[in-house]
Amino acid sequence: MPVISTERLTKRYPGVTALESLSIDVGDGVTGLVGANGAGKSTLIKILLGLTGATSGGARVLGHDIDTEGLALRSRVGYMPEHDCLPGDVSATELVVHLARMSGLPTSAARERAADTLRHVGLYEERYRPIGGYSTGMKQRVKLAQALVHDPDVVFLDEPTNGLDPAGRDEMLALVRRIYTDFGISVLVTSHLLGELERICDNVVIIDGGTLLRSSSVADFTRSSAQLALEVVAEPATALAALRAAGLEVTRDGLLLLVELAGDETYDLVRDVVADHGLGLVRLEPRRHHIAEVFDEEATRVAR
Ligand SMILES: Nc1ncnc2c1ncn2[C@@H]1O[C@H](COP(=O)(O)OP(=O)(O)OP(=O)(O)O)[C@@H](O)[C@H]1O
Repeated sequence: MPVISTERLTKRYPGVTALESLSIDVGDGVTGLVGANGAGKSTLIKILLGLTGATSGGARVLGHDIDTEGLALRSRVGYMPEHDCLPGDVSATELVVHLARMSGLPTSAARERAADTLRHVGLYEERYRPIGGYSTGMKQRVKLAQALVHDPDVVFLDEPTNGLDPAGRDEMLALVRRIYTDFGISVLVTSHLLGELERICDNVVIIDGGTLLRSSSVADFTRSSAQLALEVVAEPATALAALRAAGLEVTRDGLLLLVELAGDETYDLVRDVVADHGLGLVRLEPRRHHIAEVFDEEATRVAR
């Protein structure tokens, strides 16, 4: 059973279509929901949580219908909102214990779970300080802790790396990955930065202007766009011409020549061209596209 499935989900605000007939299936693991600002990521999460209704279409989360089983669904889901929404005058412990109790945990279990979760997100030492004095990174961790405290089956994390410096981003991304690897909790995580999701996700769903551009595993995404990176001693322009004359599809990226990989025979053809023209092989290796490049190409194609 998919963790999330949507069926022709559409959401219109006055003058804006935030989602347009979006049909996706999201399985176990860490799934990245990627799109530029305004692509519809937050809207999708809010609809899945029942915080706002869809204009048409439907969706299920963990098999629960969003229209008729909202309570059951929300009891199994954790949510980390995008914007700063934390009270400044209470400590992380007070807030997370409170939210754990709101989720139905008895007081002692709520305290225990809150302490465990705050330790897990790296906030154990500072847990009794008022949140108002926390850095952005610490506040993001509080938001993450409250999403996890009731031991959900899936969490929706809306831009968890927002506002963080590069080191903070890396730490947050590692934490997000561990939610699944350590606890088996599936994750739907949004970002407009494709490169960072590529590092931690099993699957990616890419939306643009509320429509689905692509949904696939990260491995499939990058495999399907494999190229060979070639570096030679000769002038790249000379090598480019020779490779193209041999019928290969080649582009240039600085000193590198990127040859579209049609199959194993591409290796042989490149080797022969390099040898026949005395180009002097420096290196020849498979190069994987980053998702961002594929996304850019697909977005350009859609825009045309
Ligand atoms: N309550 C609302 N009323 C009117 N328009 C809205 C509302 N919420 C979102 N929108 C519009 O719907 C579109 C999608 O917004 P959404 O917040 O879902 O995008 P997003 O991908 O999460 O982007 P961001 O990362 O900037 O939040 C945008 O054009 C936005 O302006």
